[in-house]
Amino acid sequence: MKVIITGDHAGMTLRNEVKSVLDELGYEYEDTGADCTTSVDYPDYALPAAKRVASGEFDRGIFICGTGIGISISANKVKGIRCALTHDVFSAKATRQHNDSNVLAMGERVIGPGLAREIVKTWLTTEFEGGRHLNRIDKISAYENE
Ligand SMILES: O=C(CO)[C@H](O)[C@H](O)COP(=O)(O)O
Repeated sequence: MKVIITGDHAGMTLRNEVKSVLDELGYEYEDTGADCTTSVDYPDYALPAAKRVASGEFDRGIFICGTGIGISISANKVKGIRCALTHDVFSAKATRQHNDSNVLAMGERVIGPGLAREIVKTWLTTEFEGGRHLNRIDKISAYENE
């Protein structure tokens, strides 16, 4: 599985934590996020990275800003992206099982590194359940294609 990681200045420290989880688990990844604490604009990072997930170049994305909100709003503007803003392990599991989310968003100013690590591990290793959930995703896709 190939993962693209991105984020703004407010997510840089948590992004480094996520990269260490991916290293431990042996995932291939690319980090396109801001590599400094100078203020930048999260759509400039979220939109190109989301397009690379939607195109199939990457299987999943993990996007981080201060709250996770701006970066998730931006990612969800891209057709084919199901970005889940997630700050607990239950939701990380549920959004894979029910929503087949292909991007995980988190906020560095919201959660600590320990919880973020558990969320990332759970989200990356939980499978989509299909069935009734697929019908619902198909309705979202149909709307995107109208
Ligand atoms: O969380 C965010 C968007 O939802 C941004 O990371 C946050 O707004 C950046 O704030 P600042 O420019 O004050 O560092």
